Amino acid sequence: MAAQDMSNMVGPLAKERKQEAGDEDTSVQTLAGNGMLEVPRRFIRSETELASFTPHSTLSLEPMPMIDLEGLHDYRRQFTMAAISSACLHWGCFQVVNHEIPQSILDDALRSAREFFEMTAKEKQTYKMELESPNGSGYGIQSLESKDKVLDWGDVMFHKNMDKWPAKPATYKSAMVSYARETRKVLETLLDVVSVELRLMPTYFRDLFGDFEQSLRVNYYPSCPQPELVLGLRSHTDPVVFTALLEDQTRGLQVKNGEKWVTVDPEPDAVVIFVGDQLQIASNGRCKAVTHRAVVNKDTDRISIAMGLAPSPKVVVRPAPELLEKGSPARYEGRTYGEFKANLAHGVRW
Ligand SMILES: O=C(O)CCC(=O)C(=O)O
Ligand SMILES: [Fe+2]
Repeated sequence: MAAQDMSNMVGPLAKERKQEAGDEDTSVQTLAGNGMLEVPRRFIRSETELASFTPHSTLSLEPMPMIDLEGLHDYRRQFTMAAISSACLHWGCFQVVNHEIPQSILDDALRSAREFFEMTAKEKQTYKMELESPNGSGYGIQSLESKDKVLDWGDVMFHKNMDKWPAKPATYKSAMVSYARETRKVLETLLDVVSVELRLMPTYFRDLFGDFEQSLRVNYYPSCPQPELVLGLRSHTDPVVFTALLEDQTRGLQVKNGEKWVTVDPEPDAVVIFVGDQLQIASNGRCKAVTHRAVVNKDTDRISIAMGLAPSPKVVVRPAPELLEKGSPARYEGRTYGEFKANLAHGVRW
């Protein structure tokens, strides 16, 4: 499936979709809470997609790389740097542990997210997305703007540019801001590692992308009576440079490795890292933006929090000239991040 801009699920189409989804205040959480036995047709994926569903019992034998970042500070430095760059080149994703983010910050972010989604539907609707302003922050159904007209089985609280904070739960804003600050440090470190490993100046990518913008997507996937027919979040790549994803202990994230979908096993103290489209462009395709999706299950809900690190919208992102050679010409045109996002809204990625 073509890449979708996951931060752009609200807009003109959304109004129409929302009417189809039910009354004005519907969320998937509310729908799921009504105790239905069969999911409404508008959530059911196409035959082709259903065929690609991997039951959890047939996991790929090859797990996604797990990288111990403590290795950057001791005799394992070269090895750890090579492992990070190899994961970016071959998988486009990996998990990190010993990332120096205090466990309390991760726990607080997940707890605040859960407390937010546990509030009444009416309270949450106070923060609902403005359907008239595309790309807007706020609370809503994941996929109202989806072009294929199939809805995802999930709700989202989206903070574009770290804005639109709910007043309740009281801890929510400070927990999310701390999570975003800490994950940003990790992603900047990783970016410097990738620069060095590609034989660029150590701060090459950081300098290229300019003042980063951060966004936060707090995802909530209710349990589902027919998980084999729906997706919590459709298959996509993230449009940003890097994403840091924190998940609770419920399986649901799947990443594409070659032609195989691999289910990621959540680790209590790990953070998942995704290479996004901008790093793929700037590295001239050496780093791979990973295609990923979320599946849901019958018994438990699931929460994840994605922090996206993006270039500022006016920055032109193009393949690093140092990576171009006779045999490897530029594979992508230079575009501002703003233009990239605008194209993506029309289904054009490169
Ligand atoms: O919930 C997940 O596992 C994936 C979330 C994600 O891909 C996103 O928010 O962009
Ligand atoms: Fe994503």
